[in-house]
Amino acid sequence: MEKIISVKNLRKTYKKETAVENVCFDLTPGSIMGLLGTNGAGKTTTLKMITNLCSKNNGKIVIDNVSLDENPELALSKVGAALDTPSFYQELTARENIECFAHLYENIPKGQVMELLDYVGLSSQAEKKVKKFSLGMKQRLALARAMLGQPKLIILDEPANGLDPQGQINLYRLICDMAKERNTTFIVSSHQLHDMEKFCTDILILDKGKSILQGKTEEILSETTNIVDCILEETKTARSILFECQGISLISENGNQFTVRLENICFDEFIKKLVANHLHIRYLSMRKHSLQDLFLKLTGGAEPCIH
Ligand SMILES: Nc1ncnc2c1ncn2[C@@H]1O[C@H](COP(=O)(O)OP(=O)(O)OP(=O)(O)O)[C@@H](O)[C@H]1O
Repeated sequence: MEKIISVKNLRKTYKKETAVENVCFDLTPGSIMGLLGTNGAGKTTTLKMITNLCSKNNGKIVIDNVSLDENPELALSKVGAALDTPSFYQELTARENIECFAHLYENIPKGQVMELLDYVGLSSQAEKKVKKFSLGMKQRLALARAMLGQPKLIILDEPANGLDPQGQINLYRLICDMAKERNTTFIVSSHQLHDMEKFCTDILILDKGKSILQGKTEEILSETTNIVDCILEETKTARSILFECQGISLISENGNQFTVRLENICFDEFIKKLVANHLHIRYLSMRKHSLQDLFLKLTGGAEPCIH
């Protein structure tokens, strides 16, 4: 199958600290990979190595069949990126900004700048100075800039940072549309697990520089593990029963709200156990595990999880 990017055994060390170790992944055209991990997990360092903004100590990166080591110019001509907080010439308009960057490329057709602004929903703001733009508008403009030259791979480091919930959804919808309509491949780092679960075709979770989970989102989430969200009275008793019961593992708790994973018992048996222990059930709901449940389990975090 055609690969847009192939990464093998990527490693980066800063003096004594290993920031990224043995990271490997392949992506096919039109896929969107969510790069996840706690603060300091190695996401930005990975993205910087792929865009040649930082050197690597080991590993191989091939972009659209071109080795980044052997022909960096050609390999990077296939990549668009927005890695930092978007920065633009404040006194220039959105159109002028994108035109400036377009000069860095060969053969950008004249109409492409307006077409890109239109695509990211900024055509009506094209003649507005960037200093008057909101953060959400700048994020969209950064996406338009990353799309210049129609790259096959676009890399975005926390693109939804600072956006309101509606702005975040709109941005991710735009990325999904682009992946579907233009077959563009994306690598997007983020802490927004609910959004990543909805929009990404692939997931890679890093922890202390190492990959701890990766694969197709659908496959990762289709495991049959059953998660139960419940609100129980008699919090102390409930807690000790949930802790002690075989086949049940407590994922998170917040007062009398608990989220548990049923390992070896079915839902009916779980309810029977609660009733047999005279626990008063105020709320009970079973679901498959979410990306957030998995993330917290794998990275050792804990957070209230009642939905
Ligand atoms: N220039 C640098 N010099 C030394 N150490 C660095 C440098 N850049 C990153 N690191 C270290 O490498 C590790 C990975 O950092 P990185 O920025 O890649 O993490 P991240 O997953 O992007 O984190 P965040 O979610 O906070 O953005 C961290 O321990 C960080 O302190």
